[in-house]
Amino acid sequence: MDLNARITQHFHASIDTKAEASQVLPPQIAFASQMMVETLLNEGKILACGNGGSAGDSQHFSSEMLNRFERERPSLPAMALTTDTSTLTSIANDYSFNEVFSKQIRALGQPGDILLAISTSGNSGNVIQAIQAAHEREMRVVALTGKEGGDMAALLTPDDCEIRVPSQVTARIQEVHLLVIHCLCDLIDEQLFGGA
Ligand SMILES: O=C(CO)[C@@H](O)[C@H](O)[C@H](O)[C@H](O)COP(=O)(O)O
Ligand SMILES: [Zn+2]
Repeated sequence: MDLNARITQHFHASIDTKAEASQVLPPQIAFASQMMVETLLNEGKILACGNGGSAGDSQHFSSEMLNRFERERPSLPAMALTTDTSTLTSIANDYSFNEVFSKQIRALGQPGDILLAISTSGNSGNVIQAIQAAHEREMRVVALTGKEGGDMAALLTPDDCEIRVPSQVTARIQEVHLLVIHCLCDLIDEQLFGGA
């Protein structure tokens, strides 16, 4: 096996997926950033969730909001629902893993807040229940998905925003999700603080 060739293949596949995504995703990413800016200007917050690599993406996003992205600016309110192991294990143990995010949203979500729901398949049960809980709390949803959007896509309303990466490969979708998150951080900073 030629390891270098295999690595080059991964790089090229990632570049191709990003190039394809750059043709179709900018309007949705811009819209999602405007939704988030509106929420932040109205004293709302952004809750984020996902599984595995997407749990990491949720935390990546919330840390860039709470701390900073590329410029000096005030902290912005966001929270990953993937980090409190006592809460996650007790909900999973006493109820079900499908409820680990939704129960937190029912406690923390306020009307006008945003849920950033991340799933490459769109079919993770706990992210689906998170969207249902967010709607009950009158929150809007920004969904980062891939493949065919899964059951998540069908749950979204016209007030929500789906950013669906045009790929069937989980790793490639995740790589674009991270780029989308960085675009969102940059666009939020630009719209709120301008001039960089
Ligand atoms: O990072 C990876 C694969 O690249 C995995 O940890 C992956 O995130 C997990 O299998 C997730 O459970 C997949 O969930 P989803 O993206 O389908 O919602
Ligand atoms: Zn991964």
